[in-house]
Amino acid sequence: MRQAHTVAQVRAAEEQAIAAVGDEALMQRAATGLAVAVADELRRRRGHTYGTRVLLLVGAGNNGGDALFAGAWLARHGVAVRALPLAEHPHAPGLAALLAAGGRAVDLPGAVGFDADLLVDGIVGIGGSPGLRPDAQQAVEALAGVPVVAVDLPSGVAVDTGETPEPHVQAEVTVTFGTHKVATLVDPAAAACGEVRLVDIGLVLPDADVEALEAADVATLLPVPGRASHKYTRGVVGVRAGSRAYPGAALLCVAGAASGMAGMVRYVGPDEVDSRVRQRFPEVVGAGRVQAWAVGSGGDDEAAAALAAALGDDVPVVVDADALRHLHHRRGPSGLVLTPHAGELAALLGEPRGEVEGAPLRHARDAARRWGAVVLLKGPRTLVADPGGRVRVNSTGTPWLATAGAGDVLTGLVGALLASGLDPFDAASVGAWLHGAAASRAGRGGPLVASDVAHALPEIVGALASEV
Ligand SMILES: NC(=O)C1=CN([C@@H]2O[C@H](COP(=O)(O)OP(=O)(O)OC[C@H]3O[C@@H](n4cnc5c(N)ncnc54)[C@H](OP(=O)(O)O)[C@@H]3O)[C@@H](O)[C@H]2O)[C@@H](O)CC1
Ligand SMILES: [K+]
Repeated sequence: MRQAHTVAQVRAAEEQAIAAVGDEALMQRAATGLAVAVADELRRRRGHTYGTRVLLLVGAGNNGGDALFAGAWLARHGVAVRALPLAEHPHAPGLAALLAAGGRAVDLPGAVGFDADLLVDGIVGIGGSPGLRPDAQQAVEALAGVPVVAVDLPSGVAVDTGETPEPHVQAEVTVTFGTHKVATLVDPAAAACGEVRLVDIGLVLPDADVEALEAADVATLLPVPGRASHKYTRGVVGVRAGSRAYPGAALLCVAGAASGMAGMVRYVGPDEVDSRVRQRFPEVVGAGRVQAWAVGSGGDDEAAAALAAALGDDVPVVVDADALRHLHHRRGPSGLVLTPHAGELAALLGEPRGEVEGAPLRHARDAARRWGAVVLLKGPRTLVADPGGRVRVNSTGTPWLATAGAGDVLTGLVGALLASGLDPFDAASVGAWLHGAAASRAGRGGPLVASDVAHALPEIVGALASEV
């Protein structure tokens, strides 16, 4: 599990670690990890490190200190290193180390004229407030186009929310220390990090509210049938999706539901859609008892009735698309999963779409609290929030997954996982993980359509199940 801690949690852990090993040792661990990552990036871009050129942007605090000590390490390994101080008193021991190793301080014209291969952003880290001060902003603009390795975080992002309300650095690589921060996992700040590398500096941390499942976590949560299982103990999922106008949504939602995670799939919908579903999926049966419902994908005007019928049964329900508009009342926190994209969540909350896209974590949590539901907010990094404030960020997927009908497959899959007995938070986050992984497998780096995702699901599940 990858966990993202808050600044307060990191500060508390830092105090403990400093009491044990001293602050110098801690900074040296961070700086050495940073230097190795910068050297890797130089090798990746230039094929070697010797004789390459690195420019450090150095702010007032320890983030600048990390950059300076890493610069000293690089200078000792044959890299030409210059530092552009953006504060009156940059970290004194770090600056002394850089100068002793052969690095030099420069002003902005000197920095631009240095023609660096890489910038190291040591302007601010977890001590920073969002935005860049004018001199930092001016430097970042003057050096635009030079690839950036960010120290701990890209400077200027909001660390604990992942929001980017002000100008900030855009990095190719972010080397973060001790643990992930919310900003390294959650968009839009995560998109400013580029590739994130975590350097272990020996912090002991509590459980975090924001986390990301990894393959091993998903394998552990996966509902795998035992020798005594039969179709009813594995769970029956009901699908009330699609409509006369959108019959394809029924097929895709059923394809997600029939990916093998539940023991049986029932479909309930308009006759002509029902016959198409049965033709395509002979294993699907009609109305009857279910352990979970998947409702709303392509539901059109029929979504309100489908939702009311599903909510009438005392089982968990995953609510998508057209059905979201008809959610008028709260249900208990245990039974409901909502799967909006940013536009649908904006409509639900009565806010502009841009607000949701700029602060997805806050809005997903707000909606989860308001509806007493698990909210799966679809996006480049899908978020799953529960009413208590816990959040899982999805790490799988491909930009090609932004394709018509992909959400319908996800709704069916989450329904099947609910029916199999996973709680709503696990069902939604495991569903999002499997869906993204299946899309990557199906597309193999290229385009895909929604039904490809459904077809790839059993292969992904099989690979995970054989690992446990
Ligand atoms: N925690 C750990 O375990 C470890 C932490 N380590 C490292 O320490 C970093 C935290 O260091 P930190 O506390 O010194 O704060 P930091 O981020 O350097 O910046 C604060 C200074 O920046 C300024 N400033 C504020 N906002 C600004 C803005 N928008 N734009 C420009 N400037 C701004 C503000 O200055 P002032 O207001 O005083 O002028 C303030 O003094 C952490 O991210 C990691 O890299 C590792 O070495 C070892 C283990
Ligand atoms: K930084």
